[in-house]
Amino acid sequence: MQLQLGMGREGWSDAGGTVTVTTALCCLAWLPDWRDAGGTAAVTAALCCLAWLPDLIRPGVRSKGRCSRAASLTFDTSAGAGAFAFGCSRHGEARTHGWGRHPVTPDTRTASLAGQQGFGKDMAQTVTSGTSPEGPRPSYMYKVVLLGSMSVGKSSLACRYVRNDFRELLPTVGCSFFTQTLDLEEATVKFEIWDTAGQEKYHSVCHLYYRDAQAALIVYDIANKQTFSRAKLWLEELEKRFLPDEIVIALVGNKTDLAAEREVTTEEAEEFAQTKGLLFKETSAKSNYQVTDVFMAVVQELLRREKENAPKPSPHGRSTVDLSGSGARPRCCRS
Ligand SMILES: Nc1nc2c(ncn2[C@@H]2O[C@H](COP(=O)(O)OP(=O)(O)OP(=O)(O)O)[C@@H](O)[C@H]2O)c(=O)[nH]1
Repeated sequence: MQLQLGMGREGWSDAGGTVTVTTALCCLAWLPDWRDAGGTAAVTAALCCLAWLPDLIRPGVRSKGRCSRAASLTFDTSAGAGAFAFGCSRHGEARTHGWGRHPVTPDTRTASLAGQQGFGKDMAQTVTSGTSPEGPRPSYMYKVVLLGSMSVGKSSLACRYVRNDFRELLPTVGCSFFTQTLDLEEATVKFEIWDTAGQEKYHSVCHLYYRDAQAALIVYDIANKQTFSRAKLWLEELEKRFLPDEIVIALVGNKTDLAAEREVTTEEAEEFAQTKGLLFKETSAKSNYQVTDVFMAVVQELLRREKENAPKPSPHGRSTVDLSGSGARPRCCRS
């Protein structure tokens, strides 16, 4: 028996911070499913409940911005294990409060309950690849979301990138959350990686996870043509939700180690990526092929855009401020 609970919540706070109205979406799902948990088949019964809750929050919030939060909890009674994930993004800052996915073992329950207090600390890792002799470097934080069909290897890519690990994982429930800090020559970059669930039943809540993202990896399985078609649909969805150039998108063909079963050629995927202006890489989370390269390509593109959008110093040595507002890039607020 597996109990699944997912919750997403979002809202707007006003500039003064005196009145904040939040709408909340609660989704309780106890979904029918067959699952092999720890070697024994488990039946999952299901109940789905959706409710919008009006909510007034913290008068102390004093900046203008959008809040969004998402949590998911799963407990597998047959395996005596559970997992807890909580992602919080406020005023553009996402924080780790939990970790949403563990192999189903008797130890998992302890790990996921402990995670409610101290999670995130062990997930954050720092990669040092150089220092700048010119003093402090700028720091950037980017939200990166992983999208794609179920079982294409999204979580495996995140796990390989953040922990350099590859192991059998349970299907993601709602969303998992990783962080990775890159200490680069030109900047310090913190990635907040939101790994979404690929199962169709979670599609309707996916926008809660990818909103306000600065980058997206759309992942497909090179040995499964259907997942490539689904990747194209993901792109269409992002194109509807984000303004052009608002988000860096990479198309990622995973499982290159399954070359003998390949159904999507490199050429057709590359051509598609080119016509759509996407970054493109083929990877294998299993054999650790080009996984870091994907994230590096994304960060390089983000930093390139950062430079491009930086205010230019005037010829008289003073920086200019665009008061017309034409330079401002409106944030997308379609939901
Ligand atoms: N051969 C091979 N298998 C992989 C690779 N990456 C992931 N897998 C396997 O593919 C299956 C699904 O991997 P996940 O990482 O859970 O896929 P996901 O896209 O996160 O799946 P959902 O959570 O359902 O959305 C697992 O059995 C993985 O071991 C890879 O590069 N090569």
